[in-house]
Amino acid sequence: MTAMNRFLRSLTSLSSRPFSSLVSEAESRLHNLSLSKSTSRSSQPWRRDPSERNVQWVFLGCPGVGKGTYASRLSHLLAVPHIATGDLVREELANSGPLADELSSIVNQGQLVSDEIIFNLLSKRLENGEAKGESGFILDGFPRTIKQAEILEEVTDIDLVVNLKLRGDVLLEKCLGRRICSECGGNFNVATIDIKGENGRPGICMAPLLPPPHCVSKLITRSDDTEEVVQERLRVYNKMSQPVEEFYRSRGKLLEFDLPGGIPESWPKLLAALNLEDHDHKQSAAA
Ligand SMILES: Nc1ncnc2c1ncn2[C@@H]1O[C@H](COP(=O)(O)OP(=O)(O)O)[C@@H](O)[C@H]1O
Repeated sequence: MTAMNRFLRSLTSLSSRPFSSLVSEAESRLHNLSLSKSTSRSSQPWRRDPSERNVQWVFLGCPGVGKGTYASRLSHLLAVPHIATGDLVREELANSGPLADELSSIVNQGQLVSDEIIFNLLSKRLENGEAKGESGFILDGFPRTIKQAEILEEVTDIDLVVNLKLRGDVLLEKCLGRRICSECGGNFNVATIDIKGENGRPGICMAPLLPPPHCVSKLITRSDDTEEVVQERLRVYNKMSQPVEEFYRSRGKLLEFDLPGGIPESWPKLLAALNLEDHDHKQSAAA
């Protein structure tokens, strides 16, 4: 078990104590860790040199910006798992039971799930991945609070944080246009964005990402993608998650990327910003 997972696991398996006490446990551990100055690399032998391991990246960005789409493409390119905490929450929602009921009411009000539940889900996901030999990751939707970011910083080295940005009026439309195939799980978007430039502000065009014919009759919409809930998620993002951008900016890890348009326009530019154009060419040549 990696040190990162060991730490997350230990936060979530402390006997049968209630969830609320686990947060204070995490906080006091963080406090002790910083007091004991155990954050230096020499006292943390598990922190491997980035050149000897797979990438450990984080994707940040408002709901609807396309984090999942770009994180998933990059994870294929770099052969590391794409771990989206929103997907972990939705998998849990698909089960029945008290946890699913609790999650459903939080998610459908556009609020954040508690840090403890998220650590628990993430820790299980990392453990399963490790058993399959996974290493490295692209995290999407985590960390979303300063506390989550602090804990992540304590347990592992994040090499890079990509902050995807898109103008606010487009975000809402992109969320409302999202569709998922209930059979294959594919993600699509039926929104057509065509905003003309005005008063010196550039316009933006984004073609819809339409499903193949065999998925059309199976499309569903996420229950939290209604206008009211999306507006609340955007508000919660600005309040709780925007400070996470500053957390990484101040550590010199944040790469800001303004999406210029849809995937055909944005993908090559994102690869260029990440110095990965060669990687993409090599993979296309090998395909
Ligand atoms: N790191 C996290 N911390 C707390 N809640 C989370 C986290 N990740 C996901 N969630 C919950 O799952 C929901 C869906 O997440 P996600 O698919 O990432 O949505 P979004 O489109 O808002 O980025 C969030 O609104 C939130 O309730």
